Amino acid sequence: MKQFIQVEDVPDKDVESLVQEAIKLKKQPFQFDDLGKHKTLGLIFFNQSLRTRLSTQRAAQNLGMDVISMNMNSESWQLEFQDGTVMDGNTQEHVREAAAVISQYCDIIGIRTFASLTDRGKDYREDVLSKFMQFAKVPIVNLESAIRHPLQSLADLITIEEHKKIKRPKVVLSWAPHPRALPQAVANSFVEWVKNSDAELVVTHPEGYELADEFVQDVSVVTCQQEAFEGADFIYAKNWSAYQDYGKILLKDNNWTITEEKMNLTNQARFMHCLPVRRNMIVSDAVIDHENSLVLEQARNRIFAAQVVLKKILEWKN
Ligand SMILES: NCCC[C@H](NC(=O)CCC(=O)O)C(=O)O
Ligand SMILES: NC(=O)OP(=O)(O)O
Repeated sequence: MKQFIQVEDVPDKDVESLVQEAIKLKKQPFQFDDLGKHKTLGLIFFNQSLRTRLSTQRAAQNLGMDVISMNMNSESWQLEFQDGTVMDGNTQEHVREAAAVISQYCDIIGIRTFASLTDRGKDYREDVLSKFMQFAKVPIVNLESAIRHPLQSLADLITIEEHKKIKRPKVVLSWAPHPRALPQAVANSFVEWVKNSDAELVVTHPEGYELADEFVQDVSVVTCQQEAFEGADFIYAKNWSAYQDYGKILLKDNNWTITEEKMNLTNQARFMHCLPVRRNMIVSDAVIDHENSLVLEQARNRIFAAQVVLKKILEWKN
C-alpha cells in the first residue's frame, strides 16, 4: 500500500482481506516486530486526539518502529498553504518546506487535519491534506482529514466482523445531537467503508443533515429514526453538522439521542461510537454502559487497524 487516504488505497479495494489480516495481527501483535526496525513514523496533529495518537503510536511500536509526534498549532510554526503569497502576516513557514523537511526525518507521515466547516469547497477538496501529499516525499496516512477518517472506519469494520451474528448484518448510522458543529468525516468514511463490506447499510438523520452525494448515493436513507432502528444489528451513532447549509447546527433535538427505548426496537443491536462521546447528548448512560456497547472494543481495534496499514506500507516500501 503506497498511502492510506481513503478506501481506494486498499489493495484491490479488498476491505475484507484487510480486516482479516488485522484480526490475525490482533492475535499475534508482535509477529512482525522487526519490519519497522530503524524506521520512524511521524505523527502530525493540527487538532486534538486521544485514540488516534496513542493507538497509532502503539501500532508502530508493535512493528518495531520509532515514533515522533508534533502538535502543529501549539508547538510548531504557523503554516502557509497558498502559493505566491507575500508572507508578511501570521504564517511563518510554507507547507512546501515543512512537508519536505518532515519527510527527511520520517519514513511514513500521519496527518490529522479537521474540516474548517466554513469553506466547503476547501474542505471537500482536502486542501491541507493534499498539499502535504504533494510536497511530502514519503507515504501519508490519514489520521482524520477534512472529509474522511479511514483508520476509524477500518477499526469499525474489524469490530463489526468480530461481533456480527449473521453474515450480512443490518448496520444503521444514526445522527445524534451535539452542542458543537462537528465534521462529516467519520460519517462519510463509515458509509464509504461499510458500502465495501457485506452489510445492509441504512443512514438515518433529521432533514437538512443529508451527507454529500459522493458518499450516500445508492445508500438507503430514512428520516424516521425509529423506522431505521427496526431489526438493526449494529447502531453506529455520530453527530455531524449540515453539509448543504455548510457547517451549521440545525437542530439540538434530544429526541435523536440514542436511548434504551430506541435500542429495544432493534435486534438486540450492539451500540457503536468512535469516541470521544458526549454522554446523555449522543447516547444515554444506560446504552453506552450496557453490555451491548462496543465503544471500548472499537477503540482497542484502532491499534490493529493502524498496525495492518503501517505493515502494508512498510512492505510496499521494502
Ligand atoms: N476522531 C473522532 C471524532 C473527532 C471529532 N469530534 C469532536 O471534535 C468532538 C469534540 C467535542 O465533543 O466537542 C469529529 O467529530 O470529527
Ligand atoms: N476516534 C478518534 O479518532 O479519537 P481521537 O479523536 O481521540 O483520536
